Amino acid sequence: MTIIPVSGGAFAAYDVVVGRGLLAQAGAHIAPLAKGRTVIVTDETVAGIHAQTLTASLTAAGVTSEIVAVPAGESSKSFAELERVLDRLLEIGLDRKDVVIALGGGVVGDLAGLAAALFMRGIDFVQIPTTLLAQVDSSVGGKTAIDTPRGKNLIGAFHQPRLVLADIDVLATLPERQVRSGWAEVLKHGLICDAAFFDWLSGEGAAGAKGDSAALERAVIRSVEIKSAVVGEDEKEAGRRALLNLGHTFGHAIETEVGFDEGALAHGEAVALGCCMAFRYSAREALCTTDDVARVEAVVAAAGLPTRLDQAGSFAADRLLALMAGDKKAEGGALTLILARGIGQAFVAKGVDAAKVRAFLIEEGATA
Ligand SMILES: NC(=O)c1ccc[n+]([C@@H]2O[C@H](COP(=O)([O-])OP(=O)(O)OC[C@H]3O[C@@H](n4cnc5c(N)ncnc54)[C@H](O)[C@@H]3O)[C@@H](O)[C@H]2O)c1
Ligand SMILES: O=C(O)C(=O)C[C@@H](O)[C@H](O)[C@H](O)COP(=O)(O)O
Ligand SMILES: [Zn+2]
Repeated sequence: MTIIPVSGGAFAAYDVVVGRGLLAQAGAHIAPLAKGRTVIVTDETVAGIHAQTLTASLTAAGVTSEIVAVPAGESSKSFAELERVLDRLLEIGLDRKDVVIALGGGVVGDLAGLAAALFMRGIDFVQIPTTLLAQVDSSVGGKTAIDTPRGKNLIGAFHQPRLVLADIDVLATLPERQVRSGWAEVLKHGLICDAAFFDWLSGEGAAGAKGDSAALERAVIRSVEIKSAVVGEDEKEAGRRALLNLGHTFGHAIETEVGFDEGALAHGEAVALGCCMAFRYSAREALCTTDDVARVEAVVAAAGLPTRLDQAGSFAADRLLALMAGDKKAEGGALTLILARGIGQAFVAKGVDAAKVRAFLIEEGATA
């Protein structure tokens, strides 16, 4: 078992526990936090596979629980599902001493986290991430949100969990496509600030993208170390945290344009493509080399992830540009991109020229 603390001056410190068999021991970890009841927010798929292990473990530890399940998939990050979850919490009669447990992927974590942030102006919540993406990224750092047709995560709150339990064993039931999707955020962490980690991910560690459990565990631990250090320094993205958005300015625009239906572009797929685009844009601006770009594309493609815009669909440059201008990092309508001077050397670029980005999008295959 590895424990990675997440701490910063601005919020109560908490632990990310990474290990095996943790779901069956969750009750013992959660009991000290749960003075009253717990509500497990999950999705219908995860409920059928993993909820019973969790409820049995909570019961054994003397913690009562109820389950609220939402449909699986990105479309549950909506006002409608948020309202439904909050209404169920009210109906169950939760109070401020009670705890919400998010059992699932990033969709459940973002939705349940936002519900916990809003319920009676904020109650505690625990993250039990069951996808690779949620273990390496979304369960850590306190970003919670829903989507709207106008863009990803535009309605949300910063609300840190009290505890994160990342059980590597639950990844055994994850569909291969979802393993690959989570792998994109792992690659992103290497690309941002750890070239040695990226080297490992491109060699021995690449087995993780195919589900190798030992490689996955190492990838989860290193990713959480990287993310927790950034979040500890800059909880609310006043500066350095924006680096974690590498690939997301392009990626979120593409994801929104494709739509949030189950089976459409997965978040990690959009991020993988967005990282390749950010590196290509960086090379276009002579910030990094074309060798860097070729390496990033090769590693992303080897993981079975998209590298080119046409793999995600057909897009109009102006539509993507408008969505990018609505990104949360934009300032006064001016674009902010995360660019790179090389692998492991990402930086925040503010006031990026929209005309250049438009020309780049057309080069990438978007229509004028
Ligand atoms: N808050 C953050 O910091 C942050 C970071 C990254 C991504 N995100 C968000 O996370 C979301 C994507 O999360 P995701 O990729 O986990 O998708 P997801 O939550 O939709 O899960 C993917 C699919 O896997 C299924 N699943 C989950 N765990 C399973 C398991 N152990 N076995 C079998 N099936 C399982 C789910 O039912 C779902 O169908 C996006 O909305 C993205 O914006 C948030
Ligand atoms: O934690 C962060 O900060 C991130 O940017 C991590 C991203 O992988 C994640 O997708 C996040 O939800 C994006 O945040 P947003 O502020 O761009 O919506
Ligand atoms: Zn992401």
